[in-house]
Amino acid sequence: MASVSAPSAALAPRRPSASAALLFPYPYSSPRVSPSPTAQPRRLAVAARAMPWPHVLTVAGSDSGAGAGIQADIKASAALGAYCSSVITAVTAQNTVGVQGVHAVPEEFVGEQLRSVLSDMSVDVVKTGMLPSAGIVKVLCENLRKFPVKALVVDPVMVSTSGDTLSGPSTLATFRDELFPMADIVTPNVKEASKLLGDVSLQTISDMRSAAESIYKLGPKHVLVKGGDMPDSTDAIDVFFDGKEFIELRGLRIKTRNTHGTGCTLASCIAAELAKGATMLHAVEVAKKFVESALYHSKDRVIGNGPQGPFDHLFSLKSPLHKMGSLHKFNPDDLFLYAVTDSGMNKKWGRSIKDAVKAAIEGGATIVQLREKDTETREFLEAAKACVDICRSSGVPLLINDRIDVALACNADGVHVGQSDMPAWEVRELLGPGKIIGVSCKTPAQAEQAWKDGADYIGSGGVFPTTTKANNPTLGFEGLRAVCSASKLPVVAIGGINTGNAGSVMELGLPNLKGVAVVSALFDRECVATETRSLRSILMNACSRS
Ligand SMILES: Cc1ncc(COP(=O)(O)OP(=O)(O)O)c(N)n1
Ligand SMILES: Cc1nc(C(=O)O)sc1CCOP(=O)(O)O
Ligand SMILES: [Mg+2]
Repeated sequence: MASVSAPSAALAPRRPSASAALLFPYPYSSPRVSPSPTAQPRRLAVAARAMPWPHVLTVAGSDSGAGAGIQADIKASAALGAYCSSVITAVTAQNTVGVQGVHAVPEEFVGEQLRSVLSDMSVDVVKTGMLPSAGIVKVLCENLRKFPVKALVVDPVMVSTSGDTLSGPSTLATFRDELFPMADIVTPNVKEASKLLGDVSLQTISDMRSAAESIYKLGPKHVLVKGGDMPDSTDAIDVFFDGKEFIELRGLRIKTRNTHGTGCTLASCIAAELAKGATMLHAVEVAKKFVESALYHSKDRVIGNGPQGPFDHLFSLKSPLHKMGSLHKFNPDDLFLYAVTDSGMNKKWGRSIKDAVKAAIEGGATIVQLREKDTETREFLEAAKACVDICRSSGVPLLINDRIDVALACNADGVHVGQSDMPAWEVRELLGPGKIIGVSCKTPAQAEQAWKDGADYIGSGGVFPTTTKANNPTLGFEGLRAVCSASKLPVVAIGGINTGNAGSVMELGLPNLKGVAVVSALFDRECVATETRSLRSILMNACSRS
């Protein structure tokens, strides 16, 4: 190698870091030694080894509306950080109304595309979508035997979400006999599972389990039967089977017309995660959360006049704050014993926020809110982070009062806001679908608005006079009854509640009333754990009586 004497400091060219040199080998390599033509390929090979790029190859049809098919696969893989090459099996003319035409690519040319990609590019995972003929399935299987990959994800696309046929019955047998035995996972929805098994009726979760087991017997290593289309289900429940264990994966059912391409997207996300090295179950869980988040973020978008629109795979570019992996399903029963901290009271009794929260959980609090009105932001955030850890390890949700910024920074489970705080719909925009949002409501109209704004629960009070919150109007039992009766959301009662009167609140048996929220009766006391324990036992007795 040519030796280069060091230039003086003033004249020294700025040297890039080693990793930059590998990424951009020509302009940034040593300016004094120009690479010989024969050196160039070696430098490129080094760069490729240093920066592996998880690679999914999708073998599927093109959707001119770009909501499903190849277009969805490329967007989904890219969103999860994988490179996606594409072998096109058919060109479809479709939009939000339905499929107007299908033009299958000749199987020889599908074979040529497969050879081009598989012989040159290092593909980790192959994902299949629309395979319009038995001949194309056979060509694919031949190429997979010739060019083995880490994993094969098969989305057995047969009928589009609009009800149009995309693979005929002749293809079914080839799916079952040739493709499934090579697959690491097959991901039918209930309609596809039924077709694969000779039109069996699938109505219940137990039917989905039986279907998963029967499809497993056709040879794939894992099966995911997707229950999104099951009638009368409030959750989107999928059944995963690995040959030994059935796992029910529950997700939020997002109300939207924009569901075109969910199947393609889910399978591509599984493929992308596998390409990145995930285990199968983890890949499926990430994929499900991704689809849920994408549907949520696109639920009100409008493209086209038909009944089923596409959704936005690249939502995270616009809403980077939403932590996709932290979807938390709110359980209204968590409102039973709601402990709300108070910085003044903690200071008075010489305890940290963290110790106060620990003690409340020890005594049986079922949800905690940090209501720190006069703690400095930095100190509050530090304490909130510690409380998140404590609450997570006990399975108790932790909410932050008023401060959306602190809730985001500490990744709390949600926030509680009042009528003069940020409106709940704006909070929802910022926090995304997976966080809990509570809103204080003193009237039925406010309760109605909280529901429209996407809140999860309402806090209603003051049931009794309180000194904890200045100038707080007292609603009494009748005011609370009016709000509870009108509310479409679960309610927690607040204001002046203590061990002496909590029983009488719960014994009212009001509709939607799930529990009580308490500040001073827990935290303006010497022993927080003892007070919480007594209150819990009073609430339990009251509930067993009413
Ligand atoms: C559970 C619960 N309910 C009501 C409130 C009051 O919230 P808000 O009206 O915003 O008043 P402040 O707590 O911010 O003073 C609450 N915090 N929690
Ligand atoms: C924070 C708060 N909100 C109220 C409402 O009516 O919305 S009453 C209240 C204070 C509750 O404290 P304590 O349990 O000490 O009475
Ligand atoms: Mg507030």
